[in-house]
Amino acid sequence: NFRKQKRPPFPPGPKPWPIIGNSLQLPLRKPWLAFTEWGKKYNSQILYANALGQHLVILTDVEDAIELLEKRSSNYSDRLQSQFVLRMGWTWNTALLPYGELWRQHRRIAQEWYRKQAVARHLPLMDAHSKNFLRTLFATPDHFIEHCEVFASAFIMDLVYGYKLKGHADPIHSTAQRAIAELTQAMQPGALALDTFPVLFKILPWLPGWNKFEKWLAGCRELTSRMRDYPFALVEEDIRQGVENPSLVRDMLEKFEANNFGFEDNNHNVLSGIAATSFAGGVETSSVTLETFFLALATHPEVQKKAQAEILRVIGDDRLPTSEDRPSLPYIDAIFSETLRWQPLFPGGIPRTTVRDDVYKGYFIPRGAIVLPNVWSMTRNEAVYPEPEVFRPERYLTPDGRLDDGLPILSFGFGRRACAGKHLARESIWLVMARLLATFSISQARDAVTGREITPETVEYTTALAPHPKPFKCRIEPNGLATRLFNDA
Ligand code: HEM
Repeated sequence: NFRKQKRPPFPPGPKPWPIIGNSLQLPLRKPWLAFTEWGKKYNSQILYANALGQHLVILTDVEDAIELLEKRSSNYSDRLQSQFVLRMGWTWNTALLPYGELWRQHRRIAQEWYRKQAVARHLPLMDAHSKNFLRTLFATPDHFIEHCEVFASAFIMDLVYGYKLKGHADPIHSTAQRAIAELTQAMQPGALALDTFPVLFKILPWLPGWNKFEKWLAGCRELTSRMRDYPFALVEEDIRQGVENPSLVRDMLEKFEANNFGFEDNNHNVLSGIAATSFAGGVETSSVTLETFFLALATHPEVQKKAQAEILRVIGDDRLPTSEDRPSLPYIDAIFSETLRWQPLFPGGIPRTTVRDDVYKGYFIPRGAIVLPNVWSMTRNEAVYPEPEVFRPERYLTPDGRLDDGLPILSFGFGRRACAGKHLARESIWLVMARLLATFSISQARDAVTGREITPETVEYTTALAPHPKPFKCRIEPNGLATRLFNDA
């Protein structure tokens, strides 16, 4: 027990103030940028800060993230239980559950649905939804951001619940979008300050304005429970009515019926939880990846040309690429990886907490510490990714043009709690990317306000946990194949 002996030092970091520690030095906006600077300033890959007694350990190098979050994952797979987020109703989100039996039950279903071998079963739906995406893009190219959102949402809703989304205004889509927007706001460091002082939840109710806050929390709870329960109830209703409508939830309900799956009376909660987490975790992530892809294509014509030449060489110009073509189109896979590196989805990582005290590289990492894999610094490591701000898919190819599987996709996280949907995400987004490249050409447009051409520097990303690009324009022109396929649609 390190606490009883003289313990090793904490990792380097800014000098703490008495009592408040580093609270005032912790960056509130885009903390991943400041932590990257701290790494240089304190000349250390592992950093430490303390906010009113809450230990914070920041990992800026991929080797340390793999060593701790993967190899020592029994100690580094827990999540902070934020009172604030729980009071918003997010009690069922797989990604936020404590590391324990309930999480294991969720993960077991996720594995059954989304492990690599299972994803092949979902190819027909990917095929249909990616074609729908192209069709809507052909009809209204200026609304490409909305089409990315609707594609991601419609595909997952169909797969998980057999629900046919009715466009952007569909209440299921908008309810979920609102619930998720509130969550990503709430997971900002400033808002989480409430968790640093749990006592505030006892004091604040005495203050004016608290009622308003309580009302807002109740509204969030209403949104999150509607998001989880409404589509689930539709599946149950279909089964009752004898309506044939295949989906992952229905499939699992039938399995429960046949052999109770070992979760006893908890079955339904686990199932509705992982089903709604698929939506909460899969929609915004997939659509933001596609939006960034549009930005990358519009501002890197040489990448687009090379990708289109690959498609032309391998499959010609008279049909759409399919998932079977994926092994012969490695450059498109490299574009997928580079998109997630260039603008990582969770640049500051999703915080973990430790279960026990640990010592690593001579530093003390206490029990209950928040551990942040600072993906931004890892993707900016010039030794691995020279000129890291440049969008260059070739980083992910071997010199003879094959996909280099030695480079991990850091945006999916690490170890046992890494993204459970990563194979599904990769396969479905790859298909949209390949098909978009086969049917449209994307180029720079002028900003409506400034009149200047859009560049990566002028498109700002929001500061949320999962930043997304602020609306931008690009020129989207169909080619002959798109016109043949969609002209009469
Ligand atoms: C580009 C798309 C996606 C990205 C970048 C992404 C990223 C992430 C990250 C960073 C985590 C936390 C990992 C960690 O703590 O180490 C996570 C967790 C998770 N993701 Fe994804 N995700 C994506 C798409 C999806 C999709 C499509 C699904 C399901 C349909 C999904 C389901 C989940 C689930 C269930 C978890 C919780 C895992 C757990 O706590 O055990 N994700 N994702």
